[in-house]
Amino acid sequence: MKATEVVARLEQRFPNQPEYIQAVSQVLGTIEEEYNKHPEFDRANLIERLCIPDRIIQFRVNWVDDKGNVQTNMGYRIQHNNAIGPYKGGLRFHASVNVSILKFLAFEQTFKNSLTTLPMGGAKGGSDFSPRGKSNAEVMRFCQAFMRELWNYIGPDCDVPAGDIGVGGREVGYMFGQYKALTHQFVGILTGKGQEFGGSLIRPEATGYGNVYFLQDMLATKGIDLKGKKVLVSGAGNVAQYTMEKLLQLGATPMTCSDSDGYIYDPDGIDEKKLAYIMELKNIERGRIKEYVEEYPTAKYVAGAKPWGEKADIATPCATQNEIDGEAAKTLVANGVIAVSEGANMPSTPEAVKVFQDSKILYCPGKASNAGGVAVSGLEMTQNSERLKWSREEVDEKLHSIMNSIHAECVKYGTEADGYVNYVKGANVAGFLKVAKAMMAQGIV
Ligand SMILES: NC(=O)C1=CN([C@@H]2O[C@H](COP(=O)(O)OP(=O)(O)OC[C@H]3O[C@@H](n4cnc5c(N)ncnc54)[C@H](O)[C@@H]3O)[C@@H](O)[C@H]2O)C=CC1
Ligand SMILES: O=C(O)CCC(=O)C(=O)O
Repeated sequence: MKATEVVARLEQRFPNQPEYIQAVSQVLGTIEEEYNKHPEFDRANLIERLCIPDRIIQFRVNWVDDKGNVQTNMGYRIQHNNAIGPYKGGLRFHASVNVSILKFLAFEQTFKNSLTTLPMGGAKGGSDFSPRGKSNAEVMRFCQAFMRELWNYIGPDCDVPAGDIGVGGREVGYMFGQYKALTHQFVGILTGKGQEFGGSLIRPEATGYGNVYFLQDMLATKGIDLKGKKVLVSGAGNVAQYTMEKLLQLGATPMTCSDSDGYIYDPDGIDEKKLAYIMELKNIERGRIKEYVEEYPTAKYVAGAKPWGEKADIATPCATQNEIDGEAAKTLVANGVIAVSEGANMPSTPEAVKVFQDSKILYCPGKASNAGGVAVSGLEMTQNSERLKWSREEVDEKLHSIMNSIHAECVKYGTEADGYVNYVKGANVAGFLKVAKAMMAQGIV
């Protein structure tokens, strides 16, 4: 297998899907050597079967807004690969959603889920509907309409969606309610559910907490303590909030956070009280991050920019894909950043990744460092099947141990001759091998 040739063929078959091609070429470039040690993989054309999703479900969603107008949006579910378990992955509701973005996310999810050690295949879905600026009643009607189209393609042993950008506990609740109304079944068809109806403790916190556990493990390879470090965080949603919470618990200081309009920098650091304000602002009032500086005037708000030019020790992008480009990466390195841990999916462009790796700083791709969210989703599925609920401590301990094991796999497969850990290669090879072996064992299906 020659990675560049496979990517060129995919680009020709699937034109105008830049995010999908970006994700595939990043993975293939790093697994090529391992893949070619197994001639049986090539005989089974494993690479194309791994890169092209099993199926794409696409539908129109009709819903009625508060003014009585009928609105239409597009809905999708990409079932990428179920070699090691039922399809699993989030739903994204955002105006930018398209097939390319969901294909990249579903592809990445397959490797991520493999890394978690749990039996979950990869999927992703969503809609170009954006909850921002919509009333609760509109969000409910949209979620119900979305589930009316999706319900027949999912199930607890078939495909279990969850949240992602624009889909949190509120949206999951409305979709769960509609599934139940349509099927008369109370089953674990979604994760990230409310605590009262089958949700796992720690699922809301899991992606952010896992991101920081992974960061701690990376720093430990260099004997560095997280305590006392200043951290640039982007995003102000689920992943950013709980990344900040865990950073604070472990003695580090978040200095920034952002939304799609701009970022805030707080020279005194974002402490627990300020984080509680951000959570209230974003989760309850659904306001904009610029309001932070009205409450805390010593902070500054920078409109239309990202926080990567500010000085700190560590950066953790927790908003969206391609939010750190090559220039921003150079600035981070020049400013002395020692580690970058990705809370978001593919937030660094290929140029940025090269800058991080060439300067030999600690850098980990999201499929490893943000795997804690889907890992606890897997634990939620287990609890639903057992009809049990585990304690906070039990779930957190399992999450921590899964993140440790993902880190160990990255070190095992990613350590280079000079001792530098290439976490991109480590995560891709470890994730790939398990899926590949399962696909080989199951024949050409
Ligand atoms: N929620 C989860 O459990 C997981 C989420 N992720 C990834 O983490 C990232 C954030 O997701 P969540 O926190 O769940 O979503 P969210 O909807 O709770 O928050 C997203 C945040 O990113 C900001 N954002 C969105 N689009 C942006 C853009 N184009 N430019 C700048 N900022 C933008 C939003 O303003 C918001 O602050 C995404 O890349 C997602 O795929 C990864 C693993 C699990
Ligand atoms: O919890 C899940 O099933 C999915 C989380 C997710 O969307 C992700 O890991 O990117």
